[in-house]
Formats: sequence, structure tokens, C-alpha cells
Amino acid sequence: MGRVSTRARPGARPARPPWGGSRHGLARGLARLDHQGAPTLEPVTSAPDERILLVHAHPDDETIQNGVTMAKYVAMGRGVTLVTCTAGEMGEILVPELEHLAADREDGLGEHRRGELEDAMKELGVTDHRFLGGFGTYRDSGMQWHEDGYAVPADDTHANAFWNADLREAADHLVTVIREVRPQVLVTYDQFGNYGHPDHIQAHRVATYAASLAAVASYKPDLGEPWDIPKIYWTAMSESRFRERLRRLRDEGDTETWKGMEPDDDFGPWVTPDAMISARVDGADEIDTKLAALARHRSQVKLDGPFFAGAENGSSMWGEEFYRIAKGSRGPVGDEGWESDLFAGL
Ligand SMILES: CC(=O)N[C@H]1[C@@H](O[C@@H]2[C@H](O)[C@H](O)[C@@H](O)[C@H](O)[C@H]2O)O[C@H](CO)[C@@H](O)[C@@H]1O
Ligand SMILES: [Zn+2]
Repeated sequence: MGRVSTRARPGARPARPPWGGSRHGLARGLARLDHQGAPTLEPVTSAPDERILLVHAHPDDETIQNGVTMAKYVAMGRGVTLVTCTAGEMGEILVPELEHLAADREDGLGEHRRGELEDAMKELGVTDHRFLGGFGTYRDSGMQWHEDGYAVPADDTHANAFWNADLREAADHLVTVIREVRPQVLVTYDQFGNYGHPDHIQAHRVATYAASLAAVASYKPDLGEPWDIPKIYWTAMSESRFRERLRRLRDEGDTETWKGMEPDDDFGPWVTPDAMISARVDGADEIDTKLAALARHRSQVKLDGPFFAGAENGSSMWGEEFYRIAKGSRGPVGDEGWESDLFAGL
């Protein structure tokens, strides 16, 4: 684990994560330091010894990609912190009675999805969730398919669209969180944003940059004591599971889901070859919790559609969550060569 600092600058007040611990309470039993840096005798309630930080672009990404992992780690008593970079203002709306919230009508979808996210976090048991820079700082950039990939809509006029964010300014918001939470594990997307959404790509860039900046002692000490995150993972879609899922859908006559894609196609960066996967978190015990959280994102997710069909009995790709290690050393692996716990080896 990284250096635990007990040095407090005179006048510096340690930020406190919402689980009630103090930044200085990371090492059990340390006396709390008062705001002059003098030790007080009252016992401190330590932050969980193990802490994970997840950085996602929109509400629902966290549950789709890491709902099992988050629920599992909360149940294990680990600290789970989620940072969501935008409120998903530009999303489609699957529920007719919510259509008035659309961006080109009342533009109320972001506020609504904030509530969906709160409800989903209650299902997973996650109590520490923040929007990057505070709610409304960065706006969902939207996405449109262009010849060879997604891009932001040409007529996008919102100055605070996340895709337009100043990278270092956005990273500084996350540096503050990293130095407060001091996670051993960081999870975000790969360089492709998993499926090419501009906000996902930007979230990857901000998380990666912030992780580097947070570790530099001489970088903006006013944002907190430096913290070098030991392990960084990118979320991954297992190639074998995706092909298997698509094959099953096509065998069942479903030609609509992932329309135009066939099981033996070349999916490029959309999937990760199993040999490049580092960890698999099993969700046999958490899949129901994940689905309950997914159901809370009702403006975006139709559980009774083919996309999530079969997830309830674990017979789909949603009951497993895959990761590629981007920084740090892996712990013990199983027969497939995958870790089963992102904190392994720490
Ligand atoms: C899972 C995810 O990242 N969803 C994003 C995505 O949503 C897609 C978008 O609305 C597209 O227009 C639909 O056809 C597609 O079905 C949706 O998944 O992009 C949205 C706009 O940026 C974003 O709000 C949503 O969270
Ligand atoms: Zn997203």
C-alpha cells in the first residue's frame, strides 16, 4: 500500500470520505489530528482498509459494467467510490411518460437520471457517489454514428459538453477525489471507451491523467497529499462471452440485437481477446442485485428486452465482469489465467 501520511500542514483540515473515517485514519489507531496538526486522543474510525474508485461517463455505465463488482465489494466491507463525469442529459428515453425530459424539450433528463443513479446505488449499497466537479459541471456530449465510429453530434452547442472539457481542469477535480479517498484500485474504460462513445473516451483520458498527477508530490499540494494508486484496471468485454452471446441470440432468431453484427465478425476494439483479460469477477451471488440496480436506470435500460435477456439466471454475459490491468502487479490467477479479485496481490 502507498505511503500513509500523518503529516498535517498547520491549518490543513483533512477531508473526510463519507464513510466517516479521516484521511489520516487510514492506518488503524492513528490519533486524529486537529486542524493545527496536533494529535487528539479521541479514537479514529478508520476508513475501510481497502478502497476502490470507479470513474464512469454517464449514469448506468457503472451498473452495466461493474454492478456485480461494486455490490460484492460493498458486501465485503470495502470502500466503493463512484465518480460519474456527466448526468447523461443527452440520452435516449425508453419510457414514454418521460419523453418530455428530452434535451430538445424540457432538458430535464440529467436531473432525472441523477435520481435513477441514486436509486441504483441504494440497490448496490454504494454510499459514496460524486459527479466530477459537482453536478452539472460537465454535460453529456451526446453521440452520433459517423462513417467509422461515434462522434459528438455536429450541432452540439453545449459549451460544457464533457468532450470539450479542458483535460487538466477535469483531471484536477479527480485528483482531489483520489487524494481524499486514496484508493488501492482504480477502474475506468480503455482508450476506446469500450465502444467508442466520446464521453467514455474522455473519461478514460481524465482518469488516466488524474491518476498520474495525483501521485506527484510537487503537483498542486493544495489538492491534498499525493497518492499513487497501486492498481488500475480497464473494464473489458470478453471476446469469447460476446461471441457466445451473439451466437445464442442469432440461433434464437434474434436479428435485431446488435443488428448487423454476426458471431464470427471482427469486432475490433469493441471486445477484448480473452488472452488480454486480467481479471474476471464472478456475479453468481450478485446478479439479482445488479439487475435490481439496472432496473432503476429505467429511462435507459429495458430489462425485458433481448439485450439483457437471460441475465436473471446468470446465463448471459452480464453475470461476469471482466477487466484488463493497466497498472500494477496481478495477484494469484485461476486456470484461465484471470484474477478473481481486483485487490489480489496488494
Ligand atoms: C451505455 C451508455 O453509454 N449509454 C449512453 C449512450 O446511449 C446511447 C444513445 O442514446 C444512442 O443514441 C442510442 O441509440 C443507444 O441505444 C444508447 O445506448 O449515449 C447517450 C448520449 O450521449 C448517453 O446519455 C447514454 O448514457
Ligand atoms: Zn456511457
